[in-house]
Amino acid sequence: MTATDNTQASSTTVPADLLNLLDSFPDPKILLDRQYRIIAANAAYRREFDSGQPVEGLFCYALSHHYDKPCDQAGETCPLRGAMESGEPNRVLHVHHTSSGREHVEVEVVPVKDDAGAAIYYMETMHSLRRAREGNGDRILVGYSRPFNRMLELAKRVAARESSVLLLGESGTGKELVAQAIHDMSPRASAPFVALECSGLTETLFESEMFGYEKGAFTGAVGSKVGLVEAVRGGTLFLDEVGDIPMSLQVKLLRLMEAGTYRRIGGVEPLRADFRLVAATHRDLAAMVQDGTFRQDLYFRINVFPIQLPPLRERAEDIPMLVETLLSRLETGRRVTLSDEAMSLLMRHDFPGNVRELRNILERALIMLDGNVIQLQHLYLDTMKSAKQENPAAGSFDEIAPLENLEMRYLAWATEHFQGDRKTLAERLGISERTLYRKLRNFDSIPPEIK
Ligand SMILES: Nc1ncnc2c1ncn2[C@@H]1O[C@H](COP(=O)(O)OP(=O)(O)OP(=O)(O)O)[C@@H](O)[C@H]1O
Repeated sequence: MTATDNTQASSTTVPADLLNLLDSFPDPKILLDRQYRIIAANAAYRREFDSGQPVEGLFCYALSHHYDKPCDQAGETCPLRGAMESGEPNRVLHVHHTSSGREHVEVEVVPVKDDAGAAIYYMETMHSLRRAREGNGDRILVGYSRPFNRMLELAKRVAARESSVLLLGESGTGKELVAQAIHDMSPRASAPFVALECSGLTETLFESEMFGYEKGAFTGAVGSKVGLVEAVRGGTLFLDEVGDIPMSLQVKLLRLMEAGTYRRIGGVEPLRADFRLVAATHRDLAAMVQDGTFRQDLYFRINVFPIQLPPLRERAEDIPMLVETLLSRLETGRRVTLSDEAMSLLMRHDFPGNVRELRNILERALIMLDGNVIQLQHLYLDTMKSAKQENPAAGSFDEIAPLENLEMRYLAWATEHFQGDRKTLAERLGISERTLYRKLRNFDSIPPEIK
């Protein structure tokens, strides 16, 4: 079979041996010129990404991003531009439009040089992250916004290494899910992922959980117990809320990290630890080091590769997709959607509790829902505290909403913010106290605590 049988090339003449080489790789690869034009694609590429149309002759930015200009001119990092400028390989994580929809794809561009060392083509290799996250639907990370993608790129990069990772972010941003994804994408993926929630652990509990114990090690130790460090052997140990570990325990963790050995409580034999550490916290560990509440040596030990998880309010464009995913996780039997007004309210909420809060809001809505469309009145938002700090009746409007809904939102805001009693509020609203009562009672979407 000739090279052109296997690899489709554009009219640009690419040497047959290069096309053969391209086709021999098991990974999806395309060949690009300096004008961002695809000049060849290998068989693996067609197997994985093919939409039935030849890609040769298309611009990579048009195909993968639906842009009309190169990625670097559209505010993205462009690995082709990076490789052209440096003459070196360049790797990024991009969100691509593929035949399976939008996907996170790791893209690496390598210059192909002639005998004189000048780059003549650029070879792009693509790895879809889809494969790394197949298996358990509940563990799939949803998000295509730039802040989320940047975070995922760091996670993907560090996954392949042994370095300790510190995940920083507000509660509910998905730190445990990202820790799990790092494990799934790492060479340790076939070994266990073990998580320990560190807040509230006493010294004894921490030690027995982490290191296990021998029979008779203390009163009540009727049998021996395998600790997490032993159970995780070869895998990834996730220490959640590592900032909550008291000083007395921090030294034990440090010793384990430094020596790489430990003993079961009551045991004499030193055992070898073999795990990769991923820790997470919502606290400012650097400030804790300054205050003297977190050991500096432990801080440096775990803070090798910090990754900041963006709060949901900084990636509002991910909300519709998260809503869809979370609803399908919560409600497997029927297909539930959100009305436009309900979605727009969520998009304006600032989610102090992040994705977990969104999940709770949807779970509550499903309890109240009789049909299949979640409306404004099904959304019990803490909102009424956050996004609703502003007076909903005074803001600028970008949608036509039923007056009844507006009245409901205004009353919710007024009830929460008015300092006086119900009688005075009714007077100020120009209605009788009884009418106010009736309206509030009718609006089951107003949280009970502010009725
Ligand atoms: N990007 C995401 N895609 C899908 N689900 C997500 C995402 N981020 C978080 N979740 C979901 O939100 C919930 C909270 O996530 P997780 O427990 O990982 O957050 P966390 O940052 O570890 O929270 P905490 O700091 O309170 O422990 C989980 O149900 C998780 O499945």
